[in-house]
Amino acid sequence: MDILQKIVQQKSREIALKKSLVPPRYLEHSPLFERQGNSLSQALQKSGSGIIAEFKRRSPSRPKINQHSPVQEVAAGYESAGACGMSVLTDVHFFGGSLEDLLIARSTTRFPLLRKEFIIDEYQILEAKAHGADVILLIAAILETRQIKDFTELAGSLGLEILLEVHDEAELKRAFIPGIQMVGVNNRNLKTFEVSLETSKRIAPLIPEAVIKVSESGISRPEAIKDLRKAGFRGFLIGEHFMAADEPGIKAMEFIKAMEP
Ligand SMILES: O=P(O)(O)OC[C@@H](O)[C@@H](O)c1c[nH]c2ccccc12
Repeated sequence: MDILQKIVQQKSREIALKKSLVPPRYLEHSPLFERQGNSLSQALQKSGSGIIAEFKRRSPSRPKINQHSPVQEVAAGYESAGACGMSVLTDVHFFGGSLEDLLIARSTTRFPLLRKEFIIDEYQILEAKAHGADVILLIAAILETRQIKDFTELAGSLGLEILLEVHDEAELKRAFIPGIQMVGVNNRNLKTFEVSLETSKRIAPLIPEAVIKVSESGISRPEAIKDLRKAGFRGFLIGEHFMAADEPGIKAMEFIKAMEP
């Protein structure tokens, strides 16, 4: 079994348990359900830095990225650094994140927040809304086209935007449906953990013109942004390079300053 399959298996156990403890109608009582979303796709369109900075304590490929930085500090740091938005890992088991991290980031900032999660059930979309997300990630590699349609519709009805993650041409072809605002090309192969920015450049021309292109993972040099912009990307998702620093917010600020306007 590869890592993605393991994660999905663990996820479906968690969801079954949570559903029995907290029925979906309780989630709808969250005051954040009434909150109007803050659009990430619009923030990326208005040019700006294009940076989506991620809060990530660890990952299956890196067991210790950052164990010390409090989420409220990092969130405030990313926002004042000029990031367009923030991605918050909410997976507990493999990434050491939580929905509480998302809630705390929401209470600290106003900029768009992405719930970074392995979404396989509508329940998780309600959770995302209830904890202050503006965007959800849908990973093509773990979803059927039918599910992507249903999830996109539900998200839309809640005012949540979609970032659809693909790794290759076949996934893009099968998974892209109208109504999706952003497509993210993951430069990291989630099966082998290998990273190559060439993946983004190869897939960019196949993404429909009207859709915002995001390049995800393995970005650590401001010059890489220049290249990716030329290839048509407007969003750049960066995790480890910021989080591995003592103060991720300051690292992000230095990075954004070093980027060409
Ligand atoms: O830390 P990096 O290499 O800058 O990557 C960030 C982000 O792209 C990565 O964490 C990610 C991309 N897609 C995912 C799906 C699930 C978990 C994590 C991810």
